[in-house]
Amino acid sequence: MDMATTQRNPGTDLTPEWFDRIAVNTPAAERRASSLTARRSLKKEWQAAWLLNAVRCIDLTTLSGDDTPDRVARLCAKALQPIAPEQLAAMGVKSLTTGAVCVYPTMVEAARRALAGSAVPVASVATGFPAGLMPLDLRLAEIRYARDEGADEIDIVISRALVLCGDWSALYDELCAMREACGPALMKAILATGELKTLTNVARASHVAMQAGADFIKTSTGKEPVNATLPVSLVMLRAIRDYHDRTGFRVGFKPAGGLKTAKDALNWQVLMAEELGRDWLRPSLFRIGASSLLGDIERQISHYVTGRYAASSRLTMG
Ligand SMILES: O=C[C@H](O)COP(=O)(O)O
Repeated sequence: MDMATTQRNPGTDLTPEWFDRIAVNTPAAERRASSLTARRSLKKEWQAAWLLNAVRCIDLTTLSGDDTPDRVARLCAKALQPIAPEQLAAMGVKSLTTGAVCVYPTMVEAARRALAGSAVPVASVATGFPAGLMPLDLRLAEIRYARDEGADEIDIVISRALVLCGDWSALYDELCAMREACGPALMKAILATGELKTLTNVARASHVAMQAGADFIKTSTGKEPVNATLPVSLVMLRAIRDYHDRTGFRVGFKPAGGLKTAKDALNWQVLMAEELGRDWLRPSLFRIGASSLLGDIERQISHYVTGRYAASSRLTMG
């Protein structure tokens, strides 16, 4: 399996004057994002392979107030076998799991038990998810709790207020403290982009999160009124590219929230491939956070297996 990043993002010093020069041209970003539709870029016979790749990059998620250990155990069973074995066999694929499961901190232990013996990581949200409106010491304590329960990855939420007030130094300091609290666990920084008002804020928050050592930047909690969108994702991917150019370090990207269809899974992968290259399309650098995406992908895969493309084509991403 392509394991989660083993080398953690070391981060860099905060360079506030540099932020003042970051400015996103919103209409241009929107135009570019809308021109990248999967319909234009992906041939029908390649789509099954792209969908299987999406499955291996899913952070299969349950983040509901009525979660129970039993529900989490069922989610984990699905993570271990997201596509029926006979369908995988028909496509010549031996085994497939999702990228991770993502749960609340009190459900980490149940997930750990259900995934024991597998390589599927457990991701836990923390820091007062989804709003993050708790004192910093409590947010850090929640990260440590999730780690002690056995989380391999921690999805933290940033303080939107610090972005909206332009207090980048305070945001950087908080995120550095969170990075430290994560210890060896992967840190994914949720920007909650639907609450950041402008794409320029999204770009700046992306840079601060990466400079503070985030291993992934993630769009949304799934609880904001506006969650992952293609223009926001484009801006975050370009920030990731800039960070890579400046530091040589590859930060991962996790679109999350409201992604429900196979078409979404294709569109976001096309965007990734166009902006960062296909090499980024693997679980150590790309995750899709989703609670209800898998069902539609399963349906499309089953059409593929029983349809004309499976008989006529080798499974390939083109
Ligand atoms: O991080 C994952 C998101 O919370 C999932 O959002 P969703 O339930 O809209 O798929």
